Amino acid sequence: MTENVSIIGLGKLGASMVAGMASRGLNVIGVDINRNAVDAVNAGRAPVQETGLDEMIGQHRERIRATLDTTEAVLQSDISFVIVPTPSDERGAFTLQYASYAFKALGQALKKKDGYHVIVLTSTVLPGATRHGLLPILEKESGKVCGRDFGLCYNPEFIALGSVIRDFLNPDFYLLGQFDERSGDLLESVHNKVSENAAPVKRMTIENAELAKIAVNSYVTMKISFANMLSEFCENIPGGDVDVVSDALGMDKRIGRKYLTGGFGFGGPCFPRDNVALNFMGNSLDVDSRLLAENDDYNRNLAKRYVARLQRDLPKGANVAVLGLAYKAHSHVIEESPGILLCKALSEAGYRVIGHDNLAAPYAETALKMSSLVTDSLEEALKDAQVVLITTNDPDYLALTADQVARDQDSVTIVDFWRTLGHLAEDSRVRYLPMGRCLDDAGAAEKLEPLWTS
Ligand SMILES: NC(=O)C1=CN([C@@H]2O[C@H](COP(=O)(O)OP(=O)(O)OC[C@H]3O[C@@H](n4cnc5c(N)ncnc54)[C@H](O)[C@@H]3O)[C@@H](O)[C@H]2O)C=CC1
Ligand SMILES: O=C(O)[C@H]1O[C@H](OP(=O)(O)OP(=O)(O)OC[C@H]2O[C@@H](n3ccc(=O)[nH]c3=O)[C@H](O)[C@@H]2O)[C@H](O)[C@@H](O)[C@@H]1O
Repeated sequence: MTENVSIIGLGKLGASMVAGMASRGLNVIGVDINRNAVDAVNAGRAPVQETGLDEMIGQHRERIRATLDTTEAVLQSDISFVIVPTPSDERGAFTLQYASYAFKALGQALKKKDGYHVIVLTSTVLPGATRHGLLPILEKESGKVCGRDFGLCYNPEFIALGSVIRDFLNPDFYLLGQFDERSGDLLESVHNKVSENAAPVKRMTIENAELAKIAVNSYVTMKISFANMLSEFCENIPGGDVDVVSDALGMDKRIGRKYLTGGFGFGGPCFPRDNVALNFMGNSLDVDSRLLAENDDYNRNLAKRYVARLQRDLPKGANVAVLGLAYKAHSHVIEESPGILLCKALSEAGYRVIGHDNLAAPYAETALKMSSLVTDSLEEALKDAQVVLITTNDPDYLALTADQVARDQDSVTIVDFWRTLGHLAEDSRVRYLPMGRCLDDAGAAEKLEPLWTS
């Protein structure tokens, strides 16, 4: 057991791990190449925006410090977690560029250290990367041998942005890929101290853990796509309602209700790229990974499909407001955001588009360039909108009133991808279109008739 850990990379995940571990009584040294991040942590502030992070770092300041110097961190801790970016390369795989640089510094630090030390990779990588891409760097730079002089593990986290600290301290399980028993034992002892919910530990080889991490994300996105497909089915059967159907499916213990809500597709910095990377690996190894490719293609095509369906209902050239440009509520992240794809697809289809987001507006403005207007004022977004599409469950959108959306207009169409604004349907000025529900029972019944023989 150790009391002293170091965290290499003080970004969205690493900074929350610093705070979470310190909150459970460990002494934590953070390392980053970015001086601003190091200075922020040393000043008791969060280097990135995340729920509760600022307060937690401030609260546990006496057990937290940060440095630019990896060697200092290695000498003063027994175990180092590496959480640097592993961006997608042009093929869809993950580049080890940042991780290699971090491992080089760690190798040089290990050379100067007499005692045993464990290096843990937390960043997402493809199977084989830790042992064959990064370990050789450690051994070359340190002149030492893994398993004898130092240990190595792969230990990814399953955290969602916005709830990183809670998820980190209360995981469903702890995925631990180990080079050998000794490395795994030290890492498991850290987990036992940090976990608030005594989460079970699954220990395995490094390669199985690398695959398991990315497979969890791919599998969960398949559930999401399945729910989105059910949404479309429900729009075509009399009385169809995807939430009713998902609730029923969720009762089956083999399936479960989580991540089975038909909405508007999955986005963000992780889910989409993990499918692409695993499919890239499948193609390279001649594994039939079409499921992953289809899932990715289906998800990316959702915005265009919705626009094609809406064109039947909405006047061409109409003023359209898209509410929600980040990939989910409470986030400023627009990477692979369905809302951004929707703005692009709508303006390509000839609509005049204004996008709104409280947090993501500045980033969305750059991404959308001149194709759509972007604002962080809800009032401005709604001012001339004849059609309003709601892509995220932002609390401001859930609280929208008919007076806000209709104002001086005779009629406004609300397209609600998450079916949360049913109260607006009661106002005569509002035409409410909840996606995932049938809007024309008689028409749907007629279309079903050719499906059976009597
Ligand atoms: N953010 C998330 O929700 C999750 C992220 N991950 C994975 O964790 C990894 C990191 O993700 P984020 O924290 O979101 O990235 P991020 O971009 O927010 O932060 C990375 C940090 O690493 C620092 N850094 C880069 N090279 C460094 C080096 N050589 N030495 C020290 N610091 C260095 C950067 O300056 C930055 O502060 C990625 O592989 C990601 O896929 C996995 C699960 C969840
Ligand atoms: O590997 C990662 O980095 C992380 O990726 C996701 O976390 P995150 O992308 O932050 O966000 P989620 O809250 O899981 O949402 C992802 C997307 O799925 C969509 N979603 C979610 C649930 C659902 O039922 N339907 C649905 O469309 C959301 O709208 C959003 O676009 C996973 O949830 C984490 O477990 C994982 O660690």
